[in-house]
Amino acid sequence: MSFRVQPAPPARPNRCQLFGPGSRPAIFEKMAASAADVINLDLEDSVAPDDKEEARRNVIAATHEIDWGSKHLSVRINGLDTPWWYRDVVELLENASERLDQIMIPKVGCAADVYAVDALVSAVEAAKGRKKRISLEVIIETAAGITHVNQIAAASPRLQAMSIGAADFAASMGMQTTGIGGTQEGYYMLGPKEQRPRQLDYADPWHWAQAAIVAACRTHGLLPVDGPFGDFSDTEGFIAQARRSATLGMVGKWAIHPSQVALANEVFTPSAEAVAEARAILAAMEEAKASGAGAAVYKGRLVDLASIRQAEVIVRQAEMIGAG
Ligand SMILES: C[C@H](C(=O)SCCNC(=O)CCNC(=O)[C@H](O)C(C)(C)COP(=O)(O)OP(=O)(O)OC[C@H]1O[C@@H](n2cnc3c(N)ncnc32)[C@H](O)[C@@H]1OP(=O)(O)O)[C@@H](O)C(=O)O
Ligand SMILES: [Mg+2]
Repeated sequence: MSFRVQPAPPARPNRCQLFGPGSRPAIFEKMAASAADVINLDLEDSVAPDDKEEARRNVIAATHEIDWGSKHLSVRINGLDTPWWYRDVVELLENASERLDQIMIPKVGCAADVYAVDALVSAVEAAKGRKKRISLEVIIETAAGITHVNQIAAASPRLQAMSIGAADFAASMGMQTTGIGGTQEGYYMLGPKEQRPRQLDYADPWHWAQAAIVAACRTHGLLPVDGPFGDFSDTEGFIAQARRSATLGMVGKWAIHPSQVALANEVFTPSAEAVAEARAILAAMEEAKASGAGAAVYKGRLVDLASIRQAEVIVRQAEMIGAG
């Protein structure tokens, strides 16, 4: 292990981030009543240019008027390449209630993007004497963002989470698809010539970027989060994508429709069986250590000191969610 100990991420549940347009206040109460751990009120791409000012007013009002319970309340501001973002930050932090927890920055390309928002947030926060320190989340959804993912992850002490934005990421990378997340029809492997007609093994075009985000997040103590799955009629597809993300080390996934909240919560809440097995492995390792061994056999397979660290991930996640 490096001398530099891996920092723990924020100890808060982040299984599902439910998105809703700031220009659609009629659904805010439904968002608050949902089982999502995080709420993302959107001022960016789900809000038309003509509705930006009204959406900002709606969101500010929602921080005063709606009971968001214990959810982590986040607002996605507009990108730094737009004329809106600085007013989003200033008006939010000058007028939103102390219920606001977080600002989400889209299309982050480098550490300086985070620095700029952090500087503006810090100035308005101090000028208004806001008591609750606003956290930041970034979306990695451009070629520059994934290229600089590590410097972005280290860019601010306010940073708590990092998501992948599949649609903009695909556009920025020039990927030939209009699908938002999940399996892409053109991304498959063929079997050997003699085994054809074609044996389709679909590969995962998001894997490498997700793994890079998880590595940067774990190195700098952030929550790695999977982004949107656009086809909200495809339950199986959402679950498959979420399970791949959980296996890679992500802690949650966006919901762009209320029907996806329960799916994300289920996938990112360790099952009772997984928690029981993790606890049994920890117990087996306690016995092994008591007898002076560093390795042991559990159900016919090797467990050693690394298995303790793996099992602790499952138990910690379950206990934080109250499922352990
Ligand atoms: C692509 C990446 C992104 O930017 S994703 C984040 C931005 N996008 C959004 O925020 C979209 C959020 N979702 C919606 O706006 C809507 O769900 C919808 C337009 C997809 C569908 O709306 P609608 O047709 O009204 O859905 P239903 O009729 O099925 O609604 C049923 C029921 O649920 C209520 N509802 C709808 N949406 C939500 C919601 N988001 N939260 C809570 N409740 C919602 C609706 O009012 C109905 O309620 P009722 O049963 O009481 O009538 C990008 O960043 C990238 O990847 O790059
Ligand atoms: Mg986007």
